[in-house]
Amino acid sequence: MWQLLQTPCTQLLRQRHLLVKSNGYFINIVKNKPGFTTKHLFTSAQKSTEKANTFLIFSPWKLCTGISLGLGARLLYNNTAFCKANLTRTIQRRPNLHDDSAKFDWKRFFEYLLPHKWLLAAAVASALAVAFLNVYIPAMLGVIVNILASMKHNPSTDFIDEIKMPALKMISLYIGQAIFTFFYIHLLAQVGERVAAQMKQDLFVSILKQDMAFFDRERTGELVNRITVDVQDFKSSFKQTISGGLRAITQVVGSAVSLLVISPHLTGLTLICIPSVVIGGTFIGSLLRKLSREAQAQIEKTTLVAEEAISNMRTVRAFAGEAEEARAFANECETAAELSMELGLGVGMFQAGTNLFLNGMVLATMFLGGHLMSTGQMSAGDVMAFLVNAQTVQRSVAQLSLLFGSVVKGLSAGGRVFEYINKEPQMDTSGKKVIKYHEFHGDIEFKDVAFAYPTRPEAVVLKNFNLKIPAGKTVAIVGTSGNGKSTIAALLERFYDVNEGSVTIDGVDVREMDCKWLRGRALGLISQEPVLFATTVKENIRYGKPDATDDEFRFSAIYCVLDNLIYYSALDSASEKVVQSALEGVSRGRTVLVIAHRLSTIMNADIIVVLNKGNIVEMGTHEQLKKQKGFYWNLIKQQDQDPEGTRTL
Ligand SMILES: Nc1ncnc2c1ncn2[C@@H]1O[C@H](COP(=O)(O)OP(=O)(O)OP(=O)(O)O)[C@@H](O)[C@H]1O
Repeated sequence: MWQLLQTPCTQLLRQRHLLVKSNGYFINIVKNKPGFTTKHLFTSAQKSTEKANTFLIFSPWKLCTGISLGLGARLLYNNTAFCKANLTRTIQRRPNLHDDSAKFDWKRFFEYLLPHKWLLAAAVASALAVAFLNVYIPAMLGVIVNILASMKHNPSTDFIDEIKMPALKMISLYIGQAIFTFFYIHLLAQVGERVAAQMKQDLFVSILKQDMAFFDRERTGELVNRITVDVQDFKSSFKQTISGGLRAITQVVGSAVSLLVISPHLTGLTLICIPSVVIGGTFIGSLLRKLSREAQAQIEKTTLVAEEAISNMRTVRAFAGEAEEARAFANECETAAELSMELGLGVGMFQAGTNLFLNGMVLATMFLGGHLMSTGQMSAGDVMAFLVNAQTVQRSVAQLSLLFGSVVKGLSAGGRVFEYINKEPQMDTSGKKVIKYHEFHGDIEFKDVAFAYPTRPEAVVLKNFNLKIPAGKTVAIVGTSGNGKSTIAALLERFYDVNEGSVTIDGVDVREMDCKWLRGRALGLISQEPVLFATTVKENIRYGKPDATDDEFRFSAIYCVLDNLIYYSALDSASEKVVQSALEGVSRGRTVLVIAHRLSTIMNADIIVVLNKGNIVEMGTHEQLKKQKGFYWNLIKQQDQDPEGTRTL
């Protein structure tokens, strides 16, 4: 049997010396040489622990800094015992992160819109009004140009009299356009922001209620991206579709009618050109959108690398991995920059080509319009109105083709957001049982439990596991790393459901209990690595009981959340004092389950349970187990060699 439990293989290969634990008791040093693979290391380790059939390899820093459970769970999962040396970190992403397979939930979307229907209706009406005005303004401009042109031929007519009415109309059209523009942008921003804020909140609540297995599978960075980037993309696309889309369609239809009325001949010319613009634009636009998606995905990848390095800073520092992380980040950054530059090049060429084409159209229209004027078929005002209308059509069509990409992006971003908003946790949390305070004793029983983590169903952690923790007693579970101590606590907290058997408190299966009561009131958890939220110390201490009185708060600051009836602790120096206090009397009358890394803290426990590979191998008091001279005895011997107690198990 081989076990490599503490460190991912590739990281082991970077250490000069490795500490080897055989059956949890002896520590030897193996020298790492250039060119060694993990197989070489294992052979050396086996030679140095002749009789052992199980051993653990630690990188030396581990023994100094303690054990990082999070690191183990995440990285060990991706590294098998005999992986080859490979120092380049590849960023693994969920395969469906950027596929657009997540279905857009229209029903849910309309439910979000419903509370804002009047605001939305007003925004849509304003956008349409702007579009109508945009179609009407060129006609009015034509009238004014005609009056100006007529001045040359009839200088005797009163200019002010002639121009007054059209000018006033024109001014009111411009003012109307400005007012409606203000309204639709303002109202749409209100609807968009409110919908987005609600979606964000619902998404966050839905993520919070997911099973622990979900968090084992998903990466924090990707979840954060859904809450931030995807909601943002969806909101932008929604606003763009309503404002740009509606306006563009109305303008195309309205302006096309105006064009036909002004001059069917000139409209014919425009109609010949527009399809080529649309087809060319759509083709190039789709290429650019693809490039844009790739660039966006690459930027997210860059964020993931940074996020992982920063959140695992201790590991990075302990392995002197700063340079490698910087290199990995630089690689991703450079790829992102290259893609973005390519995109910039494409957009630049597209824009330049479009401008050239549109200006060519203006010249052609003026040329043909001039010809029609010379034959008396058109006036100068008509040519002017035609030009402005034609430009409105071209701009609107270009906007529609861009909008198409934005709609696709918005739908897929929205689909991903709705996928998680609608996601229901697998674990059945409908249990409502609560044990009344005066009936609560704290008898815990694990009965015939079998369990494997949902992300690693093939690796069975506990099998036929039976353990009784009597009420009011302190039970300490000891064992080397990876033997299932934390798993026992996780099952008691019902972070996961057992595959077989049951976990009961006072005879009630934890699956039937009200989860909020079980975790919030019945069980107290002091975790291996204390976590602080970005708030005051007081708020952090209050986290376990927000309604704690000031007296309780002061007391809790020393003894942790007093109201809870069962303590669990995976010990490190921060929580050691708390558990010592618990053992010395604060816990009197309460059941205490101690998951121990340091023997000094649990010697006074009523029952000590020694765990090996998920099985109970010894059980009894400190004195009894010492006499047996078995596993526990060896642990003590090991500790004797380490009087300062810095060594973890
Ligand atoms: N979230 C997880 N997903 C998959 N496997 C896990 C997870 N957490 C732990 N494991 C695996 O389950 C086994 C038991 O781990 P567990 O954390 O219970 O051991 P432990 O005795 O508490 O170790 P430590 O003292 O290091 O905390 C190990 O093989 C570990 O790799």
